Amino acid sequence: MPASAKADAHGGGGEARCRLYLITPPALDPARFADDLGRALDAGDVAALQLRLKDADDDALRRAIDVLRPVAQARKVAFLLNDRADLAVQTGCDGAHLGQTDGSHAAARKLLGPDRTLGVTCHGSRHLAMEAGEVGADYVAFGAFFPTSTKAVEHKAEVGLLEWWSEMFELPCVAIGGITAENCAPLVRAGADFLAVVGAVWNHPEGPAAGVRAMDAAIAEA
Ligand SMILES: Cc1ncc(COP(=O)(O)OP(=O)(O)O)c(N)n1
Ligand SMILES: Cc1nc(C(=O)O)sc1CCOP(=O)(O)O
Ligand SMILES: [Mg+2]
Repeated sequence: MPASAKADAHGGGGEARCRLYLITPPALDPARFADDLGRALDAGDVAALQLRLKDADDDALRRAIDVLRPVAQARKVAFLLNDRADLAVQTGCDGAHLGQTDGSHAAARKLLGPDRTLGVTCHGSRHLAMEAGEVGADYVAFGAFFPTSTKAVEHKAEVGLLEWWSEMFELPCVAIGGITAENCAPLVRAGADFLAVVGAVWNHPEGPAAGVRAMDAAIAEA
């Protein structure tokens, strides 16, 4: 998350305010998706958008970034790229999200420099999260909190991890995995700075804009 989003997450120094972190659907046609994305981002407060296209080659990723990055950045939504710090730098993304098998986090930190965001998947592990903090990650991501049909997950995370992390560390934490407007309240109350979602927005029965509104309302009411 860029510094502005991180500051916003903490209300500029007061009570922490959890925010929505949107991840793209697993496959998309950039030109068609751009309109849906714009409408979703205009529907409420979204701190960040992660482009996550696991099956796309570099050319397809570059095309998607060229089309979608301006849609997010024009709305002051941080545009993060999944898995690829190198491509994030080359294409003007605001940062990258790396997992535990996506290369060296320290090398990515160096490549991204101080101004771009580095996010790191830490599953349900205190140890991985502290390691990520030590190499200079801007946020740690814990999950999966709930069953998800978006991805086959091997790791689970418990709500208590969010409580422990947010009591011990200033570094923002993201919660991910099967999160919906209906089940997110305990995560918000436990101290998650961001809730990362795919299905809750893109598969919402009334459309993505309604999905963003529902998530924002649930976060506010938690
Ligand atoms: C915010 C956020 N948290 C976790 C992940 C998962 O990353 P990773 O473990 O590398 O798995 P893939 O997304 O690459 O399948 C994420 N993307 N975003
Ligand atoms: C990309 C991803 N990573 C996860 C993890 O646990 O690390 S869960 C997940 C999928 C999130 O999609 P949805 O909001 O539809 O469950
Ligand atoms: Mg990854």
